[in-house]
Amino acid sequence: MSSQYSELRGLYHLRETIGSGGFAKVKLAYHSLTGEKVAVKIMDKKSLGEDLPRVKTEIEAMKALCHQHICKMFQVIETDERFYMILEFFSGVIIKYKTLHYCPEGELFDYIVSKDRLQEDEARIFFRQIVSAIAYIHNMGYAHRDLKPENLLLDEDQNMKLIDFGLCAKPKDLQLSGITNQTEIGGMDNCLFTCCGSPAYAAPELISGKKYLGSETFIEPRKDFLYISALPEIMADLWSMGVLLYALLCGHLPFDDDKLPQFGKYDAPNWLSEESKELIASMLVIDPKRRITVQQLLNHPWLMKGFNVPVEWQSKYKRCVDEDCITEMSVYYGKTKQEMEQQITEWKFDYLTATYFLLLEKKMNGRPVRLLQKHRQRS
Ligand SMILES: CN(C)C[C@H]1CC[C@H](N2C(=O)NCc3cnc4ccc(-c5cc(Cl)c(O)c(Cl)c5)cc4c32)CC1
Repeated sequence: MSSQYSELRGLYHLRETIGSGGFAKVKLAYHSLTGEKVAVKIMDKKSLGEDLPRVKTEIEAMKALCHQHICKMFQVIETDERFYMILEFFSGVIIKYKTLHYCPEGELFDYIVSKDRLQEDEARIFFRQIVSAIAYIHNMGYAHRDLKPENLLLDEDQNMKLIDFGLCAKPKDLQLSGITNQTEIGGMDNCLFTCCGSPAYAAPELISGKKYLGSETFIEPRKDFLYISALPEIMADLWSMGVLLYALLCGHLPFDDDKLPQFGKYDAPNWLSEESKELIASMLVIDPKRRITVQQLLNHPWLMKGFNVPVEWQSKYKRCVDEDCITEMSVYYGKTKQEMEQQITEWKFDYLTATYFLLLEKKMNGRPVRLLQKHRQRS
């Protein structure tokens, strides 16, 4: 590997590029101390241009969002020229017709859709996981704004993982700072219109070019979560989820060049169940104020069918640290367990944070909780 990624030397062994999109390149790499695979998202500051502030929002979002259906970020490295985001890697296998398909690069989720549609009970499993992730990020005050099959990967246990928060917004900050009390999202209006995700999945209010009122749907600051569910960016995610569910169940998209989202007209295949049609219709509502909220989806009859319990949206990650990992790292770094725990729980998203999370991944996958090479040996 040329010296151009010298900041990673000794920390990660970079391998091939597994994908690129926009101004980011994603490479496979191995974490040197655990041997665990990671995905490294590399963003060049020069080519980011005025999009640089968006990367800061993306990085802050990835630090804050810790959930079983959201790609985990382990470390951030910033140099004068680049940002490196060290991310959870997914080997991406899909059960299809009871055989395993390894998906090479590219969008695993698209593979499912392009090959065939999913049966309702299969689609329900995936869609419950998508609703879980979106309910969590909305509760954390974020909107993803680029929900599409390419940004939903499968891990080796066929669990859905949401990726790419490059277009996410934190509308709650705007709302709390009163910006959204103006007639348009102050400072966000051009961003919203210019950087909404892919047109096929984008809500009509985002692509119609109309300014929409941020505070029209005044939100009663309640104690329970999702009091912000009525913010425009938040509601745009619900539209995209309707497009996603349609794609899962039908194997193609509801809108294309001659069926534009703004008019909300799409063909619901007659073989779709009435319940599926109703659920999709409740998300593909033109008026964002009349669109279903993610809170209403949590215990929606269609999502409960066969499960009889609402979607669990809270994060399953525990905040307390794992004893075995602390012990191994304290021995490795020659510190007491207290010192090690103290340093790790600062969650700086430095190499220590990455080593801790990846050691925990090893433990979760039944591999020995061991760090590979001795610190003193220079590779
Ligand atoms: C914008 N799209 C086109 C870019 C492609 C780039 C390659 C990706 N990819 C595969 O295609 N197959 C294998 C594969 C395995 N593990 C991955 C782990 C994380 C990410 C990831 C996570 C975040 Cl948070 C993020 O922002 C980005 Cl860009 C990528 C991608 C992975 C991946 C899919 C999306």
